[in-house]
Amino acid sequence: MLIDYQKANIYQADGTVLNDVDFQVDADQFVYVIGKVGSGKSSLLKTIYCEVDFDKDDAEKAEVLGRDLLSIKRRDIPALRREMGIIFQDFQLLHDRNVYRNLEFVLHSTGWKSSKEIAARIEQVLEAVGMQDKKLRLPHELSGGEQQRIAIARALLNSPKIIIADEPTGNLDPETAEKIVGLLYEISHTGTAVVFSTHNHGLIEKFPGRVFKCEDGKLCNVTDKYNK
Ligand SMILES: Nc1ncnc2c1ncn2[C@@H]1O[C@H](COP(=O)(O)OP(=O)(O)OP(=O)(O)O)[C@@H](O)[C@H]1O
Repeated sequence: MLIDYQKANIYQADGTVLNDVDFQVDADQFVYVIGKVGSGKSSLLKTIYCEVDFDKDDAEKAEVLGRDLLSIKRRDIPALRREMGIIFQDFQLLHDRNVYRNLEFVLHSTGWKSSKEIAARIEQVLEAVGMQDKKLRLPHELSGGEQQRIAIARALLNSPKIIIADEPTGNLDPETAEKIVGLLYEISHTGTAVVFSTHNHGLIEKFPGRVFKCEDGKLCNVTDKYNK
């Protein structure tokens, strides 16, 4: 199991956001997290990469990729994050450098040394998202959908076991959004789990997966309601 939360309470500064969270994710799964604005979707996703905390005393279990998040040391968090890919709504590419340099930057900062291996890996991930011919473009020379493809390529660089995507289609038109989700869906079939928050419930019918809903301080598995 890649993620295993049992009776975990998730906190933000103002108090508990989600109580008694049971949340399990296995390899290959495509997992939606839905819910109203402010219901706790981002908070849940951020716990996976240790940006938001649990109440450590009252959680039964909170494990991600074999690490116990209730006792993980701050110094061990970067290594955990290197095993995940994280995608944001606003893409978060570095605007002062081209696509190739954006990807190279991540590989350098995660310990890759050989420029030949770096070039080959960049080629592979750009091919996976259909953007091989955009290497020399600056982010502002790309459309929103293309920028998000590059952000997905960036997330794939270190062959993550999980991709976490917080409203990755929030800034995209519906057609582009569907293409981006289709791409994430394909990736989930290659063994990488995808955990993905969205307000667009129409996607669920098109790309069936497991569905969790944040509501009234709880996380409910509502998969049966959506996959009929
Ligand atoms: N950094 C923070 N400090 C304090 N409270 C926060 C912080 N981030 C979020 N919250 C609060 O936690 C609650 C859940 O917010 P969260 O961002 O997880 O919701 P969400 O479901 O992702 O919303 P949205 O659909 O708008 O992205 C909200 O009440 C919010 O105000």
